Amino acid sequence: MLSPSLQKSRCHSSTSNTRRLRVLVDMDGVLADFEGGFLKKYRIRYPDEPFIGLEDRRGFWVSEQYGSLNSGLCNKAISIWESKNFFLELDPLPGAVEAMKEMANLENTDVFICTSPIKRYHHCPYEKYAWVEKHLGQRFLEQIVLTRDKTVVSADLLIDDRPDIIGAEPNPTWEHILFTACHNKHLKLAPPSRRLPSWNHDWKSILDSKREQAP
Ligand SMILES: Cc1cn([C@H]2C[C@H](OP(=O)(O)O)[C@@H](CO)O2)c(=O)[nH]c1=O
Ligand SMILES: [Mg+2]
Ligand SMILES: [Mg+2]
Repeated sequence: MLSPSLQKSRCHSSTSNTRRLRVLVDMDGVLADFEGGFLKKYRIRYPDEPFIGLEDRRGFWVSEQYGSLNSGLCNKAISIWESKNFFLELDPLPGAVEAMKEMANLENTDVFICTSPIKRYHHCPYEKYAWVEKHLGQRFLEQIVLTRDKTVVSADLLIDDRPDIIGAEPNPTWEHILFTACHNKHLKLAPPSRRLPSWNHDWKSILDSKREQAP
């Protein structure tokens, strides 16, 4: 016979280890290579203009850094991701497709792709759906959340490359895990903020540690 206190701790640990987890995974900069795709198409379209190598990228907004080189480059940068097929033709980031399939197959784990469309909507929303179908399969179309405000979506974790995620909800339910990208790798995070450096790092231990926390 277990003492009541042991029974209690056993019971507690088994429920906390199997706690259902909802994970939001961002798309651009986490699953799809926005920065690499941008630079490739920008250099083809504007071969005589200056460009910023990925190692020199700073700040989340590509157009802001290009605009700081010379003001005409802001609109030239924007013209790239507003073009047809920009979002559809982005390459998956290394390990992203495998990690998503594996995460979705974990027990007690619900995975959603949480992504913001650009406001010029002519191509982007359609192409994001088409990208997911192409790389992750039709079943993943059920898991897409398109929103310009991720703070109103409830989950345990949000894996996202944007450092500042704000919106209408001042206290989002999720913990933001900063996914490392060329534009954010130099930022020092204030504890207890956490990073996922790439999909080849141990993303499962982040899920496990969250599952062990009280909801
Ligand atoms: C303009 C711009 C958009 N994006 C991405 C972020 C959003 O996608 P996501 O939420 O999937 O990361 C989308 C619309 O802003 O394009 C960048 O990553 N960098 C940029 O400079
Ligand atoms: Mg992103
Ligand atoms: Mg599952």
